[in-house]
Amino acid sequence: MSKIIVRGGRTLTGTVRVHGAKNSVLPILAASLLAEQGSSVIHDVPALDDVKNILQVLAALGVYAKHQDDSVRLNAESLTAYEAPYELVRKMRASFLVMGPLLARLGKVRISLPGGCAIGTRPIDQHLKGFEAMGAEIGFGQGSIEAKVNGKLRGARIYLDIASVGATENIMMAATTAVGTTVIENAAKEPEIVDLANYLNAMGARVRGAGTGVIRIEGVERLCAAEHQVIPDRVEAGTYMVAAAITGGDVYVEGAIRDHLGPIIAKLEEMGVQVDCDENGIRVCALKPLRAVDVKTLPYPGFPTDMQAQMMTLLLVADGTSIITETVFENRFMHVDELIKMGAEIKVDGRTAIVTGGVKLSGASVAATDLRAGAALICAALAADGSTEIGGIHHIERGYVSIVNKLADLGADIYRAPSPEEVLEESEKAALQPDKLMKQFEQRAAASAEVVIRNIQPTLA
Ligand SMILES: CC(=O)N[C@H]1[C@@H](OP(=O)(O)OP(=O)(O)OC[C@H]2O[C@@H](n3ccc(=O)[nH]c3=O)[C@H](O)[C@@H]2O)O[C@H](CO)[C@@H](O)[C@@H]1O
Ligand SMILES: C=C(OP(=O)(O)O)C(=O)O
Repeated sequence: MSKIIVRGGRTLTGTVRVHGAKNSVLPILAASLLAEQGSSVIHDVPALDDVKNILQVLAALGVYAKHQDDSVRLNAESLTAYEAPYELVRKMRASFLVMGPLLARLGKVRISLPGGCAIGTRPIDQHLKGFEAMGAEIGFGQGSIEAKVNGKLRGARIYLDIASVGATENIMMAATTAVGTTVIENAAKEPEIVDLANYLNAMGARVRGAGTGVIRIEGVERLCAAEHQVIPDRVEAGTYMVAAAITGGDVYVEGAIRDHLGPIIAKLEEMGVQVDCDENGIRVCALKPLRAVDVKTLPYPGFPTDMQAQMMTLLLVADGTSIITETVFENRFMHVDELIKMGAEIKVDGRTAIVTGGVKLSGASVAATDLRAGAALICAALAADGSTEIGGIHHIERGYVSIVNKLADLGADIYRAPSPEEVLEESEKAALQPDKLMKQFEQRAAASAEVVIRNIQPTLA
């Protein structure tokens, strides 16, 4: 199993650049299915496992897609397949976002039910309620869900019981070519919704009100390909802001947008972190002792649930006791047990966590249970005494491009120890003997070499 190894205690300084937002690019790539003519070009697409997955889903549906450097070119002119393959869908919940575009474009779609995940059950009833209101018939069978419509979808007024990000996106995409106008009430207001609406409008759609609680989509005849630049990832930015603060560092997060990070900036400032914003990014400087604060996650513009775990680690090093309330997902405290292994004092009662600050963290062997839990473990490890080995890093690699290199460039003592399988695969690619390649890894590992050798020696022997 590959691992990330961190030896804590280094102060982070310098500049880190934020990549395009995972949560924008996934719906935007799905929306490319709607283009009946031409090739879309999407810029600042992060090279993440989730992006690879959705591109495979699109390819299986008949879309030509090429990811080169930071851009993806997609052509969906010859789209015919309406079934997203189970093997790909099960890897990533966001595959469900192809449902709205396929229903709009082909009038039918079949997809496996996405199921729950570590952070909660994550039902899709609000997506389906929207499609049904627009005239789709929904059927279930053999773990799959099928939706079809006679002719075209029809515009409808849809009130979401929960301001769901995915449901807002799926319904918005489905409504672009419906007959008549669709109104989504209690719509999600996240910046990623606005980014998707901007792309859809560039394709010829008429979406108004994205970023507010009421979105109106006037159906048009057809959409064509368009060029689009994805917004910077606010969660990635927030994670580096926390990483800087937890090490008492001074870091400029290039590309971070102040308006997207309001609640994170507010909480950091309440804690005593100095935050300076300009048009190109945000500087975080944490020279003084930090104060405890309470945090409650909420849909945008509230404090993002995707930053809750990372924020918890920062509260561990603050003076005083903090209360964190998680209102978005019912099971998003999986990182707590791992943090306790590192010396944290946290008590969880339902959706509330009571965090005792000022406890000394020490390195341990821990495992990421989901993407942001993994990011939080890295933040905690940066502040801990000694060495932390983090497993389950495939979760982290779903959502952070080159996190190890970016933190190392800021001065962290961090290394990614490859799994034995990765070493063998790499050695085959590089036509090198595994032991020679291992030597290279050892050299790169420098401070953490002994851990790397421990990890890969058994299989190579
Ligand atoms: C790819 C992507 O963009 N992922 C983000 C998106 O996920 P996602 O779009 O899945 O999140 P939602 O906003 O839909 O979910 C919010 C809450 O609503 C519930 N719910 C949702 C839909 C539904 O039909 N019924 C229902 O009950 C969910 O279980 C959850 O408790 O928004 C979340 C909330 O900001 C983020 O944490 C995820 O990073
Ligand atoms: C929960 C997240 O993503 P997803 O919805 O893709 O699981 C996340 O980005 O933290």
